[in-house]
Amino acid sequence: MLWTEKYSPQTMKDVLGNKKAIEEIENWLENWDHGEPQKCLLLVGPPGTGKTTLAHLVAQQFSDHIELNASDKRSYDIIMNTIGEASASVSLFGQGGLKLIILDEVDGLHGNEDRGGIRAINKIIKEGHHPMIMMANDLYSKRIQGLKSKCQLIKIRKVHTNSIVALLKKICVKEGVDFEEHVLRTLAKRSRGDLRSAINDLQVIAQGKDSITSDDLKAIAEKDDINNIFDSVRTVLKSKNPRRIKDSLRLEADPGFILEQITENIPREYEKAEEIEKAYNAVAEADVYLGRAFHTRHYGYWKYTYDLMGVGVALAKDETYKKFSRYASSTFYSKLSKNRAKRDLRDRVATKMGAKMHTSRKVAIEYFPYFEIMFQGDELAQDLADYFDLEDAEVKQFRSRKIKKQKPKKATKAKTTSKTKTTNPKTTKSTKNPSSKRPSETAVTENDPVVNTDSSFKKASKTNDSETPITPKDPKTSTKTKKGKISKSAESKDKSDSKSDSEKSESKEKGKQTSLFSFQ
Ligand SMILES: Nc1ncnc2c1ncn2[C@@H]1O[C@H](COP(=O)(O)OP(=O)(O)OP(=O)(O)O)[C@@H](O)[C@H]1O
Repeated sequence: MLWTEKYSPQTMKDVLGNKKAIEEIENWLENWDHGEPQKCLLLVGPPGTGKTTLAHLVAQQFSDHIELNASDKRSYDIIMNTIGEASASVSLFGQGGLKLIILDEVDGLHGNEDRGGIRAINKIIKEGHHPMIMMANDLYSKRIQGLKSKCQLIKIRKVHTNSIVALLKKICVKEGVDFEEHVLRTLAKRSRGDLRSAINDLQVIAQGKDSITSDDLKAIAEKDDINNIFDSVRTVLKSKNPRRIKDSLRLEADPGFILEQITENIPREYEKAEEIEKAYNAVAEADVYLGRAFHTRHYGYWKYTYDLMGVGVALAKDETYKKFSRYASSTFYSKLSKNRAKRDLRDRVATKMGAKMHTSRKVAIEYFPYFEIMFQGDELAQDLADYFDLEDAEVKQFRSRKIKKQKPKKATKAKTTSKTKTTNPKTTKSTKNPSSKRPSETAVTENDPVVNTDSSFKKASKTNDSETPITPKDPKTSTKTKKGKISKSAESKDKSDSKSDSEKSESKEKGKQTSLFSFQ
């Protein structure tokens, strides 16, 4: 149950603040009681200050009452019927049988929407035969300017922080919740005179707990910049007053973020499937305009976004729900931050692979599903990881299991490194780890995962191996690569490799490219 209802004042004396206003209302009631028809009461004040509460307390003094919302079109039919009914049945409205009409949110009234309804209200106001209380938030709203002169205007003011703290204390004691006074004071101050908001906040942090501390406040404080958003979301989902909803959506926050918060909380508030469907349709349309604004940079489209996600969602419900709903922050954003690590890994891996494959990161990502399959076998996975220079953590992009360490391949080593091992350790190294060079520069081995291992390729790989050492005959190359120093081992290797040179030229003659990655 909502604590605002559970702890709602039971008598006029329980109502906090606004003593003068309460006195005026009591006089009005007394006059009706004495059979003197009174002007319609118009209670105007900020949200959560007790207007509806006062109207309900007044209603207890009448034999019956009906409560309607001015922004609800059906309300006017009901008023018309009630008045018609009243003229037919005097007993309902006769002395001792007065039926009070409570009309909420009259600043949300639409002049042209239902002329019959407006006529009915005017009739009640003019004749003054029927007790009626109207409520509005905005004293300066154009919509109530005409009503102000015809009604008895009563201003309801914000409730003082001390009074709010006192009420919060009382609630904590009744709920058996231990509290630190400053926590309640902070809640009261945050509410800015809105008792409903203060009680709701207390319920959020205290319900089901033995005590509340500053830590609980921290949770609220952390959300401070989105607190206003939650208030707005609450207004959208709880109210049907277009003007109030539009006002509440005047926020600093990004409209996309507000839309996410509203979307997340629709099913937490609305209960009927049709209402949820209608609300999501409004959200979908709002999203279309959001996208349009983004793509065209014509931010005028935002006004449609705001109207659809605000008024559109609000009017999707048949009636407002009088229940406590615990709203939550959109999971979209928390998921987004949770996935950040995943996205970073994906991008890192794609960058490395793209560089090797001479593709953009985006294209590399498109190949990921194929690599996922290729990474299943340990041997190929190891080769791919070496080739693309992927660390263990990066291999996780493609497989959850670690790659089992491979036993060194004796046969391959014998074939490819026996000659070079003693003469040029650099070449040997590059044979073991091809990933340290671009495919064109690398001594390709049978282990190279991307290269097919047909016999022509094996030949090419041998040729490549022997060609890696720098020949002294080519001073340009040797100077460039070895910075002027040609090592003894390189020299001896060069001699022994004079045979390789002839093999190389032979290979060149045979064909320019012997496999996918063996460029000459
Ligand atoms: N002056 C008050 N004294 C005690 N409790 C109050 C007072 N004002 C508000 N409350 C608490 O807040 C709840 C909501 O108040 P209420 O609906 O009367 O506000 P309101 O002014 O009609 O707001 P709105 O303009 O948004 O309709 C009440 O049920 C009650 O628990």
